[in-house]
Amino acid sequence: MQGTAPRLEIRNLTRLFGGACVVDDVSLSIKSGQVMCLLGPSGCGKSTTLRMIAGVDMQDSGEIWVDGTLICDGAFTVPAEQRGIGLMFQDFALFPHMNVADNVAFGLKGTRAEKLSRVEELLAKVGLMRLIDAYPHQLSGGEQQRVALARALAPRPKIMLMDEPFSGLDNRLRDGIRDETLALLKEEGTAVLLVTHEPEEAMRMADEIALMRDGKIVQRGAPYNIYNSPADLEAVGFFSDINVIRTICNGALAQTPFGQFLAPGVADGAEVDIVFRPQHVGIDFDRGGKGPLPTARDGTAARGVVQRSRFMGAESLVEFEMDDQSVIHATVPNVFLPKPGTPLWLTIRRDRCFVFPA
Ligand SMILES: Nc1ncnc2c1ncn2[C@@H]1O[C@H](COP(=O)(O)OP(=O)(O)OP(=O)(O)O)[C@@H](O)[C@H]1O
Repeated sequence: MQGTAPRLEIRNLTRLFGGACVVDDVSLSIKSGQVMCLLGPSGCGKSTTLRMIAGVDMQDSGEIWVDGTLICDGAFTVPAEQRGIGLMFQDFALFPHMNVADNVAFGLKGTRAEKLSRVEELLAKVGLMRLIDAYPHQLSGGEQQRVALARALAPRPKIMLMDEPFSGLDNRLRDGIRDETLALLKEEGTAVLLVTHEPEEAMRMADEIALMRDGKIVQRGAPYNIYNSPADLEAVGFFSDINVIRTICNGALAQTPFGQFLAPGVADGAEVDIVFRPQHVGIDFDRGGKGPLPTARDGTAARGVVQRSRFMGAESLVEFEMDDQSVIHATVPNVFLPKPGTPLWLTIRRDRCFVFPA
């Protein structure tokens, strides 16, 4: 069994608080060297899941396995400190009275020389050898984060649990530290379960994303698949601004100002949502009250009148009121700021539209 078993596996983990099911039958498995992101809105049960795996909370039912060995089934449990699991939490502060070397060496066993060798190896990897004698209050937020990472990795944990580890850092610093952290975790071959409520962080870090909502895993997959084949409307909306056209289905076809969409299996008279992202809206000029001819890729064009346009940096966001009074958002690369009241024609990338029963 060992060798082929996932490094970390949780089976049907369930946790109730005051009768409410906060973690509801969650199963996941992570291989060594793999980064799994548990992604979901605040309060969906991510941290509770992590705390049970860490051994600081106990599930009501379900099992936790490491390398094919059961470590907790709700009755039997291996204590937290014997699980071989490293922790890195946002508020997992360094010990203020210890210097960097002692902080990193904290969980290490062995001789003084062995400990120092491991401390130096990790500080070199996170680029902080020059601060080996410094105290936490002398370090920037990013440096403290790197020391915390080195400390968590020092005892060579098989598994690393990270709960919003970068949320205390400012944006510019965060990208660099995320990339360095990822490189180091891969190099060490650690299986990682990282909790975040930020889709960009999950997309950037994860080999696989597990999307969590109301205590349940609603979808699992590579970032590309989750983004491009979302399970439902909320899954699309979690990753970006979206446009939704609600319409009635007839003969498994949904009629919209942009032409017909297939809605297989949807009963006549039932409502469906056609969902698409603003970056998949094309804009064309008005030619005496007419737009571009329909194409297979973009379907039929529909007329909209510019309500507002805003420059966002890398792109411009244009809001349109359509002839049926609905509002459509489009993003365009660079600068495109048409005046309010300008009639334009919109198309949508049909291969980038999702059709969900309403
Ligand atoms: N010890 C506890 N007692 C009672 N309720 C709890 C306890 N711990 C968590 N909860 C509740 O369980 C739910 C899930 O909390 P959890 O911290 O796991 O969510 P989360 O997805 O990590 O959210 P966030 O991103 O805000 O930390 C919340 O409604 C929370 O109030």
